[in-house]
Amino acid sequence: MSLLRARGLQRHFGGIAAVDGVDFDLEKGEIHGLIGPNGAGKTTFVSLLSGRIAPQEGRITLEGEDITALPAHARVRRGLGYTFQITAIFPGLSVFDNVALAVQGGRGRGDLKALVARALAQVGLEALRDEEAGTLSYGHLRLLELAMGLALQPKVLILDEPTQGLAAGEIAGFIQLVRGLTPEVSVLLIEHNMAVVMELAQRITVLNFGRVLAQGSPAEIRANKAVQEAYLGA
Ligand SMILES: Nc1ncnc2c1ncn2[C@@H]1O[C@H](COP(=O)(O)OP(=O)(O)OP(=O)(O)O)[C@@H](O)[C@H]1O
Repeated sequence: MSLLRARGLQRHFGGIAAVDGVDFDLEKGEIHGLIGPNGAGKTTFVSLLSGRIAPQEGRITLEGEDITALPAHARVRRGLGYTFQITAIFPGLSVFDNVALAVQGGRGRGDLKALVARALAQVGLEALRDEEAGTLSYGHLRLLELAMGLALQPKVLILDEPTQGLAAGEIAGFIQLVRGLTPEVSVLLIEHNMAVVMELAQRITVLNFGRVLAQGSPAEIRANKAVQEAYLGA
């Protein structure tokens, strides 16, 4: 049984089929890349998974349970984390308190201080725990967002454009970090930086015009003619 499963997902906006009958499986412990040209439907698909918008057709299950009708916060409590869209950083609060607030607003199970400390250690921000979030560099802010998501102990973590705006050195560190999260956390990675996807993902799903164009290993996706054409035509 796959951890997160979508069947026949559909979402139209007026005449535009943003997501048009997508089947998708995230297996336990994997890093799964989601790519596609601009407007392919990636953001809409992820919004359907996280519960930010509702599908017109189709079903989503998490560990075999139907979550299609659950609101976003209930999905977070069940272990579906969507770090970069649902968390808000308070610049006047410390790094530690920002993570603590995220835990209290989310699933909030277990010892709060221990959860926060563990999440900060996972992303390497322990030394900055007492700094005001507003004083952090952009790269550190992205790590703080990740810590806020991790502190909720997700089973699935959806990372939407996590390396956008990061410097090359920061991207290398980020790749190591994400790899270290698995197999405990399974990751769906939406990423425009193809080198990052190819290096991190065990499997890749390619969307084009709201449909699954291809699915396979990085090597298979790289060699796929339809994928090459979709990107050249974009
Ligand atoms: N709220 C909306 N109202 C109308 N059309 C929308 C809406 N959201 C998305 N679309 C359209 O649906 C299609 C898919 O958009 P989506 O943002 O999901 O693609 P994407 O793959 O995430 O693109 P990008 O890589 O540029 O972020 C596009 O044609 C877009 O214009």
